[in-house]
Amino acid sequence: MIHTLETDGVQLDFGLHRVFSDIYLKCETGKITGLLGRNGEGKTCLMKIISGNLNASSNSIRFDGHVVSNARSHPHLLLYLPQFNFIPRSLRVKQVLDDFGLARNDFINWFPQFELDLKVTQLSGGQWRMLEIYIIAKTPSQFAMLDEPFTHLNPIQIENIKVFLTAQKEHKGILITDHMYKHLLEISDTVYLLKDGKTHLAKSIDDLDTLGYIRL
Ligand SMILES: Nc1ncnc2c1ncn2[C@@H]1O[C@H](COP(=O)(O)OP(=O)(O)OP(=O)(O)O)[C@@H](O)[C@H]1O
Repeated sequence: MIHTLETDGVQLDFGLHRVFSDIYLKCETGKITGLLGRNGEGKTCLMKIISGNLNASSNSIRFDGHVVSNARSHPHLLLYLPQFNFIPRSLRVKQVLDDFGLARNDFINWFPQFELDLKVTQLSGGQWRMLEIYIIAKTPSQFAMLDEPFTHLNPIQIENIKVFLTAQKEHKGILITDHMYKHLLEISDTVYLLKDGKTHLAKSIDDLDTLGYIRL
């Protein structure tokens, strides 16, 4: 069965600044949905609204057609990788995996360079991020939302994460925002561009040029 996550009718204002006016976004299990936009267009705010971490004056977030306003209280529906690190630094990698009920050997199969006995505080910024991406993508939920997963990762690890995420979409729907648009385009089945408070479906790299996101 294919599950859907749909968002529309989102209105968000900070004082006189209207961030969103016309949003429509649909994610499906089995697919990666990319969300692009220039700095300040509202990618993080939209993810926070979908997860229930930010209140909008109006919005409709629907899972399989049912309105869910506080998805963060329903981890079986949605898990969210925020921009900031969320794993406690004092734990060892193996403890973190155990706490989330994830198999250590599967993690090592994907990322053999990790030492399970290291504490999170001993990881590099990129390794810390990879561990968090793994947790959010592997923990069972219908959807995973990733805010800038490629930040801090070197080119080879970005390629590894792309292969990893593409494999995980077999089990869930994934919504990703990142400024590395070429990587995002490569793995996304559908891409939306946020511009001037609206979402625009971008079907090709030419659309991103036409919409003024890139210059070809
Ligand atoms: N707490 C807040 N108070 C006032 N304005 C805010 C607040 N949070 C976000 N904004 C504004 O909302 C807009 C969208 O911010 P958001 O962080 O979602 O953008 P973004 O697209 O994720 O940007 P970036 O690509 O730089 O991370 C920006 O103009 C930002 O200044």
